[in-house]
Amino acid sequence: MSINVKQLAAEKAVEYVQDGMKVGLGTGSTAYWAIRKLGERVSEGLKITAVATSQASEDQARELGIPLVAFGDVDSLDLTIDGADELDGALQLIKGGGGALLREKIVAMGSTRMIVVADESKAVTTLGKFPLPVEIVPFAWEWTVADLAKLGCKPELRRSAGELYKTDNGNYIADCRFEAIDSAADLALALQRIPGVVEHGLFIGIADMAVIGKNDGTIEIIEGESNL
Ligand SMILES: O=C[C@H](O)[C@H](O)[C@H](O)COP(=O)(O)O
Repeated sequence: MSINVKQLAAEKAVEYVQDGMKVGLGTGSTAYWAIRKLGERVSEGLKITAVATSQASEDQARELGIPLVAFGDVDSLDLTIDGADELDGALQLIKGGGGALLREKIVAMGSTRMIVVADESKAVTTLGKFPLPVEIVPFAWEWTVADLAKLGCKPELRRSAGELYKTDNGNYIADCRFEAIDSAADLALALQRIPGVVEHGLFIGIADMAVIGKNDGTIEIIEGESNL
């Protein structure tokens, strides 16, 4: 039987959740396992409250009986556990493969700590093989896509079942193929200067720790400077 490395990483990360914490729930097939494990711990008596980064994660949490709170009722979170599409050794991430990057960034930045959960295929030395998801407003999207192309990528509007994909916030996603991103920080600044860009999937200086599940059944933990 093959090991589920996503589950392995996600369940390890859930060990960092303690009684009384306010927790951010990530999105995607790895975060799914973390939410599932949290639900199990809640049913065994763990006392937490949570906010979710997508409708799908909110629905999953509700089904598992994880107490959800409105954003207006909490001013910050203790810990967010979320997946990534790519991560490097400096804990820089590409996120948004599932389209949830805006909500994920709001939640992660409102958390004291963020733990990234991933299988080893997501760990890279240079970010960029995975097309960078950029959330853009539908208004004048053609101009925004042209501005993105000027940054040296091949942007492609995401589609789902033939239709233009819309995020939970009603925006489009442009998947930007860079192949290699030399400076994630410079690129993030350039993206922020494009008016039609709502948010981009580069998470820099946000994650505090990565828990990476490996195919041999072991777990690698990368800690950021703030945790050393
Ligand atoms: O928008 C989606 C998120 O950023 C996900 O956390 C990311 O795409 C990783 O998803 P998965 O764990 O399914 O590979």
